[in-house]
Amino acid sequence: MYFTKMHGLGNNYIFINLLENTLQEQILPTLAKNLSDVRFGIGSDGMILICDSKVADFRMRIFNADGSEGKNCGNGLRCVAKYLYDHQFIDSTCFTIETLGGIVEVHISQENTKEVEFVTVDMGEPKLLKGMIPMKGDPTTKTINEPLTIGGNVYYLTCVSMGNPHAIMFVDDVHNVPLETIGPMIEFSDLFPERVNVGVVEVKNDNEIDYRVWERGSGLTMACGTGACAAVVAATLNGKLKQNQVITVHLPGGDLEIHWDEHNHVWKKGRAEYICHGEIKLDYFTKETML
Ligand SMILES: N[C@@H](CCC[C@H](N)C(=O)O)C(=O)O
Repeated sequence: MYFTKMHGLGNNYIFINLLENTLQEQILPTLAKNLSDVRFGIGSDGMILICDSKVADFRMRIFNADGSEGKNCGNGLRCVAKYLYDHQFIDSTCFTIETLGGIVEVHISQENTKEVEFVTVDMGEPKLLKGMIPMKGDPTTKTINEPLTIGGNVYYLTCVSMGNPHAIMFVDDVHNVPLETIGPMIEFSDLFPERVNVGVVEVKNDNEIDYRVWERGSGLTMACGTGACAAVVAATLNGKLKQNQVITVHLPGGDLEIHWDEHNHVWKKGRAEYICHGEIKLDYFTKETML
């Protein structure tokens, strides 16, 4: 079984092309966990499968480093789009990809080179109701800067789903937040029955924010595409940014351009890069325990 390792701003995944191959469903969580292990595996933030779709041009499935399946992956989508176009699985520069969080449209741009340089994704509409995140409480209400007690501390959270759930809070300095401690506390809080991705945002000016993330199922990562979209939506809902502006989101792994447009769609533009290609010995990577 061949794999390609790619990253979007340091958010790195092992991609497996299932357009020409199959894998048994029951091995997928273990495979994702083992591939992601830095010491016994390849090392990654998770595994992404590129599949056929009945309702879109292609389908993407994302598994986090702990083997849990996510519903969407903004950085992964750009990588999948680049892979499909570069490997000539499609020759149109605009096509659709189905995810568990919905169908998105991707646009390829080659501004300076023959290879795909940037990918812009229409990530669709943000979902704000508690019932859609999902989180505990009245399912018909939104969570906008709501004080919530988690682990004995109060956090002011704004919750946004971009296909997957994000809890966002605003801070004075994103680099001075112990995300490795508060991230898992909020991720596993019983307020979020399906767990949650946790982000901190510092608004720099009308067009720029800093954003760091603790990802559900993968921990601290260098970037999160859906999270960057959620961060811009959350900042706009809190009156810290204006809608229909292109916002540069600075993440530890690089920058994304996010635009929440007047039609309520969130657009995301950024790079995707290859790291390496290789071959996986399935027997080794599907062992229940690698120790
Ligand atoms: N890094 C991703 C999101 C991956 C899934 C997430 N951890 C979840 O379980 O919701 C991105 O770029 O969006």
